[in-house]
Amino acid sequence: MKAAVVRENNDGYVDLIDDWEPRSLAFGEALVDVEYVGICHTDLHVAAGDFGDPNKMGTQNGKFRRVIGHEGVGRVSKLGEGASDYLKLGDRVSIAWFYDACGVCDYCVSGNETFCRNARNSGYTVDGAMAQQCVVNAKYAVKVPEGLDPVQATSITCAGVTMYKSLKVGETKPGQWVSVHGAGGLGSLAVQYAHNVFGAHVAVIDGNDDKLEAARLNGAEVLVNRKKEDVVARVNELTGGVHNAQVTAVNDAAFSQAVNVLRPMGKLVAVALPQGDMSLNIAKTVLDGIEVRGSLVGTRADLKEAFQFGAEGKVTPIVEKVPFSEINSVIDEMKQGSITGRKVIDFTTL
Ligand SMILES: NC(=O)c1ccc[n+]([C@@H]2O[C@H](COP(=O)([O-])OP(=O)(O)OC[C@H]3O[C@@H](n4cnc5c(N)ncnc54)[C@H](O)[C@@H]3O)[C@@H](O)[C@H]2O)c1
Ligand SMILES: [Zn+2]
Ligand SMILES: [Zn+2]
Repeated sequence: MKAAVVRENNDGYVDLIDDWEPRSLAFGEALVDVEYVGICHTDLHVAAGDFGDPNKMGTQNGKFRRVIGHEGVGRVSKLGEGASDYLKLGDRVSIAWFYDACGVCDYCVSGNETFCRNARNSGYTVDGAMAQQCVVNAKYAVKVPEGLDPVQATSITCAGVTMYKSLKVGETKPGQWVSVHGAGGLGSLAVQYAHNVFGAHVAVIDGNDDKLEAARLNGAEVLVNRKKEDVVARVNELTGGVHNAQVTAVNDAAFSQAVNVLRPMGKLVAVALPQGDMSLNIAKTVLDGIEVRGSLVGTRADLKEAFQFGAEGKVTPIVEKVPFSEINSVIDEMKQGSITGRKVIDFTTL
């Protein structure tokens, strides 16, 4: 079977192999025939070893190699013992970064399961979706609703649910201003959820005019090209200061800018995962009562809600299908920041 695995030297790219075999099903697990998988910037961090070497976090057939991918969608093709209580053959499910968790700790029982200390992550601590077949935990694989295009559903599986959740973390209210720093896969969906679901006004910052134009078509009212304009001055001038700033740019400087576009009592919601430290103006943070919060993907309930807005047509991810053989060139395009929306690997044509 074909699969994309992290290279032994963690050089940020993947090896495309064709001798992949998924592990056998344990109690409560199901096998999924993968249809489509988006590439998220987190896959690039994983392949580059930014969070540690993923190949050292498990073995497959005695070889160290980790399948990437956590924006996956496919159909259940086999049920392990105990899995039929939750899934049936043919169900279309998602394979998300939040793979499963212990189910009984304080975080799991209080609606904060993504912070479970025993949570596992697809394409990082367990094999992910970027393969013709993948194994899921039936209790944790959220179903894709009828009426939602499966290619678009891949983007909601990570980018969409992450921004839907982080807008909740930012306590976004109708009529408020939200700034979105970085209009890539996550940022483009932040615009849609903020505008179409939360009823907020949106300011978008990116260095690419095509992405800003796509954001405008999706309802953003303030567009700032960070390469041509003074981000802090422009956003403050045009919004009067935002209520919450969503940072999706893989760039330390975007975090410093974000704090300076907040109005008093504003919230900076950190979503992107660059490798540096966050540098915030201390006086601004203190004198304006600024809050800084991190936000990590979403729970199963968040994903179900995020999918439903997609099924209702309130959120329509910008997606383009590409063949499996193109994965490393998509990684290059993402490094250059040149993709508007997401490129999605098509496993249905293999
Ligand atoms: N917190 C979470 O749960 C979570 C979930 C998914 C992804 N992530 C992380 O979020 C980040 C973004 O992921 P993505 O898939 O959207 O990436 P992406 O590559 O699709 O988009 C990043 C965007 O940021 C823009 N950008 C770069 N520097 C900028 C700057 N200084 N100011 C404004 N824009 C700038 C780029 O042009 C690009 O459009 C990654 O670090 C990823 O790992 C976090
Ligand atoms: Zn992701
Ligand atoms: Zn737990």
